[in-house]
Amino acid sequence: MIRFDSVTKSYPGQTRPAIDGVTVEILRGEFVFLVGASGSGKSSFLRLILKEERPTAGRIHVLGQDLRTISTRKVPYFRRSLGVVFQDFRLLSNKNVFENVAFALRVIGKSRGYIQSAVPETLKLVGLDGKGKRMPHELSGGEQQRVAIARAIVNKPQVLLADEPTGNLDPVTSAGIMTLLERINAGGTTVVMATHEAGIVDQMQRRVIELSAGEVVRDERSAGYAVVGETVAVTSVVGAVPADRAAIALAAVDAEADEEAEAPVAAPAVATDGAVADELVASIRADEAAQTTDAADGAAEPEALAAAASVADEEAAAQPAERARSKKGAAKAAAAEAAEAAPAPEQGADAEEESGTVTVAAPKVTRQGMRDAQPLYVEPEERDEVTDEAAEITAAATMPVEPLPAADAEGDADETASGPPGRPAVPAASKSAHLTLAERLGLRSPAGPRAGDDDQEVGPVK
Ligand SMILES: Nc1ncnc2c1ncn2[C@@H]1O[C@H](COP(=O)(O)OP(=O)(O)OP(=O)(O)O)[C@@H](O)[C@H]1O
Repeated sequence: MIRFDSVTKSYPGQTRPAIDGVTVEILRGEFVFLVGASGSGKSSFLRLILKEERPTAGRIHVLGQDLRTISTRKVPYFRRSLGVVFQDFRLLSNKNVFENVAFALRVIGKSRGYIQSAVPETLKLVGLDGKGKRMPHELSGGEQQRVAIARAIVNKPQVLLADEPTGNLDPVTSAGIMTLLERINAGGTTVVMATHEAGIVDQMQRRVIELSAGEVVRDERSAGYAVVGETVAVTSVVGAVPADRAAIALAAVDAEADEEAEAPVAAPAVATDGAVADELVASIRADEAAQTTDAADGAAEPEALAAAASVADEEAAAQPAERARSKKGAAKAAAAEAAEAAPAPEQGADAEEESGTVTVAAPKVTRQGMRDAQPLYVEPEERDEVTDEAAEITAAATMPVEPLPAADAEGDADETASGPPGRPAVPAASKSAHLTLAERLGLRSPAGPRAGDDDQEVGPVK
């Protein structure tokens, strides 16, 4: 489905290649995590698949096509088989949820009738039923990412590429997004996800391709974030404290599920200095409490998702029983284990405050420890059956794409490049700042920088 043969990508002005002699194959229906340090080449790998970048050497085949043989004019058609999700969501801030998803269909010339049925269906699939009229700023981060995922899958792509899709989300919301991505994958879509999030990778135990300085240094099936037996040093910043946040967040979900909102949540696994630690925990608790509703939505997943889930995935069927632990059990186990695993304060707690940012050095934990203490991902219960809907999605995803007549670009032409209000700026956006949204989504050929190109110009290229 995706094959790299001795692929090297060197950017002008860079001394070493971003991708260095990579040979790898990703099969239809796989769920692959792309991991590696910042700058190791993950985004470049995804951009090469999208044909946003050209390899300096080597060959790339995607969906049976040698990317070198796809002309620039044909790139938009090629990309219709690929859905893309970014860390910063990239929604059209002046369009409502429905229009954000419809946008992906309008630019490829789908009929009004098709859009009227496909969009609500997809919104239901991602758990946003009834939220079509909301504006992006009226949604939580997790909901905004669901809109972005809906937009990516509404065209029923065979491959979904996700570049740090949970990078701006808290652990509980991330867990909901991961559940959604797993369901999409179970419906037959190949998913390739670049991530830094060890907890997610450890929990899901899918194929892991690790890049280091552009080279594949590990390609392992059913793996975690780090090599077995290796310890993982986690340096956390307020707002992203993996181990304890996950345990607390899931305990909070549990508490709400039991309608015991006032019950105390689990103590953090990360030992910190007194005042800083207290402040940290208080902030985390407040944050998680605010997110609980979204988390519950995400973790529970609508029935439509269950219905859409799952063409037979032998690997998934063979998952160990431990992955099917209930949410409640997982949270409790995590809380207990996290409490037990908490090191003495002097071991892990080197907290400091620097220019307004509190940085906490988390303890070194084993891979097993992380997996046990971080139930970010909870396996869906036995609801995943092959259904007509799933079969329909898979069939539609494999249909050839017809060239389409000129599109109506009106109305959908304005996109603000900025991320959602109050969210951090995301470096990925700047990497391809010259691309319009339609180009980034693979709906239009990249035409390079154009004067006054802040506005979106959309429409298929014949
Ligand atoms: N457009 C570009 N021009 C020049 N160099 C680039 C460009 N894009 C990426 N690079 C360089 O290529 C290397 C790999 O970058 P890439 O963004 O692929 O890494 P990454 O693993 O995705 O990093 P991160 O996790 O921080 O997003 C880095 O050294 C980066 O500076």
